[in-house]
Amino acid sequence: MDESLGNSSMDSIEVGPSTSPRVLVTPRLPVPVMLRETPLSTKRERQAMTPRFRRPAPKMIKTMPQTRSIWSVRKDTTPQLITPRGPKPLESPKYDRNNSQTFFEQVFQIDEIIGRGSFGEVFAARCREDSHLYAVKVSIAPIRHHSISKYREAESHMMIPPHKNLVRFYRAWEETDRLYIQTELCDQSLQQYCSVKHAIPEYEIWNIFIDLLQAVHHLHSNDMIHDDIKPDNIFLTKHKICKLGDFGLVINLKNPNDVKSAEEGDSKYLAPEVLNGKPTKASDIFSLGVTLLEAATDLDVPPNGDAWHQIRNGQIPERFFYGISTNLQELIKSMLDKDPMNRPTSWKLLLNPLIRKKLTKRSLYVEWISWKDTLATLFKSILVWIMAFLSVVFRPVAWFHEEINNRRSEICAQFLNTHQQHTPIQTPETSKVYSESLTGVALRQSSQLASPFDFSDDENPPHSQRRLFTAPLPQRLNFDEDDDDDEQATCSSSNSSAIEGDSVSPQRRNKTKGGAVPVNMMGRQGTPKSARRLLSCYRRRPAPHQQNGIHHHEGAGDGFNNNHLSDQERTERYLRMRQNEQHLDYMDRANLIDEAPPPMSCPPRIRRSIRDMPRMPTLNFNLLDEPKPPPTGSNDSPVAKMENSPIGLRRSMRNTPKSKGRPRMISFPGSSGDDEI
Ligand SMILES: Nc1ncnc2c1ncn2[C@@H]1O[C@H](COP(=O)(O)OP(=O)(O)OP(=O)(O)O)[C@@H](O)[C@H]1O
Ligand SMILES: [Mg+2]
Repeated sequence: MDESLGNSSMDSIEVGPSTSPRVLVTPRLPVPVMLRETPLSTKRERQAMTPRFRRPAPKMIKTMPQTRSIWSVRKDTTPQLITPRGPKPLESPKYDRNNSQTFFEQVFQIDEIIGRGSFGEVFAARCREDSHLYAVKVSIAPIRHHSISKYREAESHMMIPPHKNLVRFYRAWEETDRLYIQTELCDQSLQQYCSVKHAIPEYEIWNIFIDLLQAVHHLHSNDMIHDDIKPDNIFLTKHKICKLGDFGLVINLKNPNDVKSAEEGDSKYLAPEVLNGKPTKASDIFSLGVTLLEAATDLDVPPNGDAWHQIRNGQIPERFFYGISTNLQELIKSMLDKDPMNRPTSWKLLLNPLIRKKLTKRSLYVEWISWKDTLATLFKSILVWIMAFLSVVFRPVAWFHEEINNRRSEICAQFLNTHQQHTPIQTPETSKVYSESLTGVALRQSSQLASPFDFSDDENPPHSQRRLFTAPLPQRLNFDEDDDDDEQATCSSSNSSAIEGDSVSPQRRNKTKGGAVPVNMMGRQGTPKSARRLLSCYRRRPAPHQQNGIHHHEGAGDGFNNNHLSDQERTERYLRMRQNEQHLDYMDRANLIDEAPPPMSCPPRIRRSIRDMPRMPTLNFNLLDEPKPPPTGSNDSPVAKMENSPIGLRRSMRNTPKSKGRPRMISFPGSSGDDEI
């Protein structure tokens, strides 16, 4: 702008030499200098300029039902598989012709819709035939049957020989005037990746470059032009391997029809010469160059206008290349040359020493990834086979183990049911051993003994030789110990020392009334813990006639010195006791008295059932003997009586409200023990 004009005032000024005639020039108003908009910007800059909040678009009012969706399509034709030799009926073991659903609905399980293009909707769907995920592209518009190019995309895709950097084609079919193309499913498109990441590191750009260069070279060497190379049509796998896809505009140079009907690709990536001519291999290189420029610089590629020309004229500001190596810059710029003849071919690019070096590395990586995937699949299937084999081999072992457990539980339950249903653990009346002792039946010898605690049957074959008892069982029990804890814990582990036979400590032996020696027990190692505990109540005091040289104490509280009785009397006593027991059982039905817990080694189910079972209080066997004179200094008060009574009965009197102040074991009908406590 003229400086003099810019500084002019509103008045007329004289211009020219003072000697020449004066010319009056009307002064002009100063032109406002506007900030010139930068034609090129990065996507991040554009995002920053774009206001975040936008008024939401007005709601669309539908005046007629939507007909575009594939779900509204009615099945009225059989699916036709598209092959290079023409369509043929599509078959699948998962497809039922008589079913009203389409082939796609029957054979695929649709996961989600992953993209929408100008041509169709793309679904991620799991094929029921092989359980793999695929991308299925379904055309939006019905196929025009008269059109020559109605299957063009599918046919072009199927004609391209497979390549590791091209999206793989599986099959295409037509049904209800829609075209379905089943392809390999990728993770995301390059467009999505760039718009999220913005600044992609240079080594990744090199990887993308090399992958795409191989894909383009593969197409070009097969005399094909992609014609639509852009980030939208480039896909990334989960291992970041680039694959070129969307072959809707592919031109087969060998097919004159294709060349004739060639269309322009996306204007953003279009080579300038294509505006006035036909796409060529060089135009593909140009599109690839713009794609790489966009990925490397985060450039917001213009679709038209000055900026569009600026790129084609090679006027890209240097600031966009900040941080990018010169090698990469030069390569990209060479691909964007305005003159197609000056652009390098794919072959020439592959011969570049730098690219060759990187290509070798990249190929190794891609090979490794494909091997890794194959090996992972192989290992998975091997693992499945090993698991199947192990389950077959170890099933009998597991079954055997389970059987042992079941058997053990059964024995335990059976034993506890028989011995604890009516009688508490402390009462030996129901014990076969005790009844035998009362009725005078000779004790079985150790070799013949079929003890209720003998668990050495088929449950545990290695212990089959073991027996609980090697010495005869005691005839009578000592229930008159004042040691509350001791009695309480008939099932506690503290008593288990008593069955240790010879290993019992001298102190313990002295503590036992009458200095009784515990029965010599053997094979306790093979006995279940529960049985060992139960046993402890049966072997407290050995029978005097079995303990040579050791006399049983006949002091107060021991009510079982019945050696003077005849067998007949013993039997009668025993029967009386049973009668009394039944009577008490009846009385106790309403009173749930907490006794010692069942053995811990029982299965929890059984323990629970035992715990909830009504129990009978401990019997006082003193009552079987002759009534003793009350100890000197004692009175007849109920408290004193209770103090003198055995522990089990004391507890039952304490715990049972009904029995308070009332003796539990009142009388034996017709027995000598009908005296009250
Ligand atoms: N194989 C695939 N794996 C993952 N996503 C895919 C795949 N094919 C297509 N897509 C997604 O679907 C979108 C549209 O797919 P595609 O480009 O094939 O449709 P189109 O109708 O040809 O669109 P356009 O004409 O705009 O290129 C893609 O941008 C991509 O996000
Ligand atoms: Mg596309």
